[in-house]
Amino acid sequence: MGIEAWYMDSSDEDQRKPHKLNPNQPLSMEDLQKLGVYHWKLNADIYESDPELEKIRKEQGYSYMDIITIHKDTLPNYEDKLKMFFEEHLHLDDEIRYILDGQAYFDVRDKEDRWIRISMSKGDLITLPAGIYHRFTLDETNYTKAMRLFVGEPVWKAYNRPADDFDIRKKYLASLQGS
Ligand SMILES: CSCCC(=O)/C(O)=C/O
Ligand SMILES: [Fe+2]
Repeated sequence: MGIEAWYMDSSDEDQRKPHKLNPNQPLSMEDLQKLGVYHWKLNADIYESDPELEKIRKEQGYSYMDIITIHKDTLPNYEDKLKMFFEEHLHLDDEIRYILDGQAYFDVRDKEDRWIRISMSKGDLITLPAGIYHRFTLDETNYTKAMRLFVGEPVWKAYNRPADDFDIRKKYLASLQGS
């Protein structure tokens, strides 16, 4: 099963709303893969002992993991962090997130610089490639619990747009050629 993704409208209204176009313009898993975005659906009820998750971690080299609970009562500096997550940015490494509970949105830019909204809920594991411009927001339920995975020691540094001079950005754009 895939995840739901769609092109966003350009309204400045509450970031937590779906922001679908009318009529909706959905994207397929293949469309997302062409941007380097990959998805797995797992059973989050058994994440502590899930052989499928173990297999992915082993194959992809996701040696690091921690869990973040994004809710006003659990996350220190909740408002500031949410603001930061919603600033358009890139990372020098892949961003790998597994939703264990609740739901949230990841927004990514397509090749024409249009925003795509990806709806994530319990059991969705997503990888965003290094160098892709993206952002994150909670939805109107205001809660999610996510596993953060990383190859080796984690580097959380986000570079806000514009960050076009980074080699990783150029490499990412080159990877889109012909896809
Ligand atoms: C679901 S983890 C919080 C979001 C985050 O770490 C990030 O980098 C968003 O782009
Ligand atoms: Fe990010």
